[in-house]
Amino acid sequence: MEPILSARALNKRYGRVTALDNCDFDLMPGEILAVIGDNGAGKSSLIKALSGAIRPDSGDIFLEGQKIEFSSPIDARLAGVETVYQTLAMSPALSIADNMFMGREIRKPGFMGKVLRQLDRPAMERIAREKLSELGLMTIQNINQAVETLSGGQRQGVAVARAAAFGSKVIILDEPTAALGVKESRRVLDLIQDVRARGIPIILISHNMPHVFEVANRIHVHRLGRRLCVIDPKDYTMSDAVAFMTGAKSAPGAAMAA
Ligand SMILES: Nc1ncnc2c1ncn2[C@@H]1O[C@H](COP(=O)(O)OP(=O)(O)OP(=O)(O)O)[C@@H](O)[C@H]1O
Repeated sequence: MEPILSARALNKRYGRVTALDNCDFDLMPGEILAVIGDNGAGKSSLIKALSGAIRPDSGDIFLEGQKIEFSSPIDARLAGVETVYQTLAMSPALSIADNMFMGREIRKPGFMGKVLRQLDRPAMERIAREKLSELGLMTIQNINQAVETLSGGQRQGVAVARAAAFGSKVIILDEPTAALGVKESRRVLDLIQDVRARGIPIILISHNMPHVFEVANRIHVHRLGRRLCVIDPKDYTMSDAVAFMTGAKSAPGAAMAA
């Protein structure tokens, strides 16, 4: 099986800091791949490079086997790589429907839409409602509710639904449960599994080992700017993973990084 998204020998430096050091990456079709690593290991830099938010100094990225160079996150999004950041790119004062369609608004047909640029609100609301129901998120009563009035879990839900709704090939979730309570985390983890079940592979960056071990099919362990190893959570314990990540234990099949 070919990876759906992969990277070879990515390098990224910030002055004297090496954020990515010959980093490789592979996401396989239909999997949840967790990316774990200590603070400052370079996880965000990797995700930013894969999602068009930064340009690596060197190295190659491939989507479905084709070499790609994203010049912006919008570019990546158009190609089917959706990223839901820790700090959600949502407009709190806008409604759920407006947020779901941000940057992809549906215009009214004909003159009203094409020339006067009027939005087709009923269509956007109908589609937003459908997408949220499909993902079991319709505990949200009112699609016109402002996002700022939603709970943290519901906001994550809307962001994931937005990503899942637009034919994404890959969804990247950066610490989706970091700010959430137990119940809300549960819903988001269920949602992640639902999205995977629909065939969309997910990259999950998380410091939460129980969450990682619960949902991930494979775990990419990142250390000192590169992929140290990839492990199957069925074969290792959480303490093994943390030991690999911090360098306390040498990684399977890899020389221990200095
Ligand atoms: N814009 C920047 N300017 C300068 N240094 C940066 C910048 N972005 C990242 N770095 C540095 O690059 C290294 C990798 O950072 P990165 O944010 O990718 O790590 P991380 O694994 O995501 O960390 P965390 O888990 O703490 O979010 C760090 O040493 C960081 O200080």
